[in-house]
Amino acid sequence: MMRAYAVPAVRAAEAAAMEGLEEGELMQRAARGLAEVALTRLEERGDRVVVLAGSGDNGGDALWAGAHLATSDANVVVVLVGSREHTAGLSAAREAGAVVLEWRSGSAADSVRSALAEADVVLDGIVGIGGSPGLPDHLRELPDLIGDEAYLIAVDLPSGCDPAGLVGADSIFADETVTFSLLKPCHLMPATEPAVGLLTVVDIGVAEPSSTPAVERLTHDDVADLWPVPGPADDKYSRGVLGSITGSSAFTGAALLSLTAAVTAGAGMVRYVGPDHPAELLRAAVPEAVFGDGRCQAYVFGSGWSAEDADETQLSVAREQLAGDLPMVIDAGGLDLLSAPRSAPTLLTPHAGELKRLIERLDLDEPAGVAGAQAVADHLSVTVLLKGAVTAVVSPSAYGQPVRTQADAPAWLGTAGSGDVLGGLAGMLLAAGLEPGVAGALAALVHGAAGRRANPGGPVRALDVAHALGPTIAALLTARPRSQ
Ligand SMILES: NC(=O)C1=CN([C@@H]2O[C@H](COP(=O)(O)OP(=O)(O)OC[C@H]3O[C@@H](n4cnc5c(N)ncnc54)[C@H](OP(=O)(O)O)[C@@H]3O)[C@@H](O)[C@H]2O)[C@@H](O)CC1
Ligand SMILES: Nc1ncnc2c1ncn2[C@@H]1O[C@H](COP(=O)(O)OP(=O)(O)O)[C@@H](O)[C@H]1O
Repeated sequence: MMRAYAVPAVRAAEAAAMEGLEEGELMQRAARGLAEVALTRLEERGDRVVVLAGSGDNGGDALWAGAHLATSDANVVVVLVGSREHTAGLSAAREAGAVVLEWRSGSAADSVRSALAEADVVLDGIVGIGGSPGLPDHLRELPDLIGDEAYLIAVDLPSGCDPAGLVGADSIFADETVTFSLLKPCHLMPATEPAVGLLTVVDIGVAEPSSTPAVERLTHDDVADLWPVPGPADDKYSRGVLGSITGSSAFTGAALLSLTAAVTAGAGMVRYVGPDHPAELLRAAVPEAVFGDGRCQAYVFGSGWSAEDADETQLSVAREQLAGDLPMVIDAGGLDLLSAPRSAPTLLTPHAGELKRLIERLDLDEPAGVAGAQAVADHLSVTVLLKGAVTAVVSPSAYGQPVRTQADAPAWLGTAGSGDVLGGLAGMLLAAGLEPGVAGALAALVHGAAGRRANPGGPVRALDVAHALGPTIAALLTARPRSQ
């Protein structure tokens, strides 16, 4: 499990760690760890380092690391970009032989340009967790001056990223981010994670807070502990029956993908509710399915379905179940039917466009992203799984749960029908009794892993992803057995 903590919790944990240490010791540890990483990256690249140093302690980390690198014979140029500088760090860098230039005055602009164009490694110490989102006007040009060959290491976080990870803004895009002991939300959130690159954690002795993290991410090692593995006393009913109200005459395949995913992922049983056309196809392609409504433990509703040309039976079963108390995954067209809070466990699975439509229809204030998903979650008392390269699962604030994010999928998974597979998979997990937050995160992880397994390194079709679920789950369960 990866956990990221909000800035106030990080600062409190750092303050606690500092008690009993000499002043500046944490920064020294951070700078030494950072310099070690930079030295390793320099090995294959050269010896020219540019340190971009801002006003705060993030600049201090970078300056002290620059001093270590200069002592280790790297050719270090420090570029001061803030309104002030970390005095001790700057003196150390100077004494170690670094050349110091100032960007803020503009007088050394040409020297800065050539240093950045020729750099082998650049340390981005402009701003860290003390920053507001975006780069100020006078620094916007800097990222473009960095040569294509340079390896860009962000100190703690890429400058300009919203530390909370909620706002996407102009920022440095790093090849690698070196952070210290604790992850911050921006490392794991959809709006900011793309700027982070490879994430390296240097332990500087700050203990993990006991408070709830802001963001959590499941890793492959977590699957065995969470997956509903049947025991000897289980049967198809106790394992969970999923009702699928998906597909339509126009979108026949959605039903096939949803049911195939649920069956392949290990549903005890699947019932299909829908018109003849998908049903005929399903009788041949998913012989395990049972047709017509009946007793279920959960429903998946809406993939490949639209309210405009709805099948009457689907519509009435969906309405009845929406008003009922069984867990539900609500996907795609099904989202149009939900206007009031549900008290039963509910997982909505919109992509960004569907979320936008939902927010507009519900007349909520937040425009989009995780904040938008949170507004919907709070308004409807549901969990929202917002699909994307980084998928976020957001539960109502009252639950006090962290945002869960997963980034397991190759971009090849952005293919038609892939979301229908995810819906069937998540529905199967709800039918097995998992709560929506865990079910959503686990489904996103397994869906992404199956996307890789279906055709490693290349394109995938959604049906192959659905077929890959079984072997993917087996591999995850046997890679690390359940902990006692
Ligand atoms: N505490 C500890 O124990 C440890 C802390 N550590 C390190 O300290 C870092 C936090 O340091 P911090 O608190 O000094 O804040 P930090 O991010 O350096 O700068 C804030 C200043 O930047 C400016 N600024 C603001 N927004 C900006 C923007 N968008 N773009 C550009 N500039 C912007 C603004 O200054 P201004 O320009 O207004 O003068 C503001 O005052 C943390 O990330 C980690 O690296 C490690 O050493 C481990 C131990
Ligand atoms: N760039 C990407 N990288 C990784 N996964 C992606 C990317 N784009 C989309 N996906 C995933 O692909 C799936 C697409 O779902 P969706 O848009 O609902 O497709 P459909 O409606 O055609 O089934 C989601 O699980 C999403 O997270």
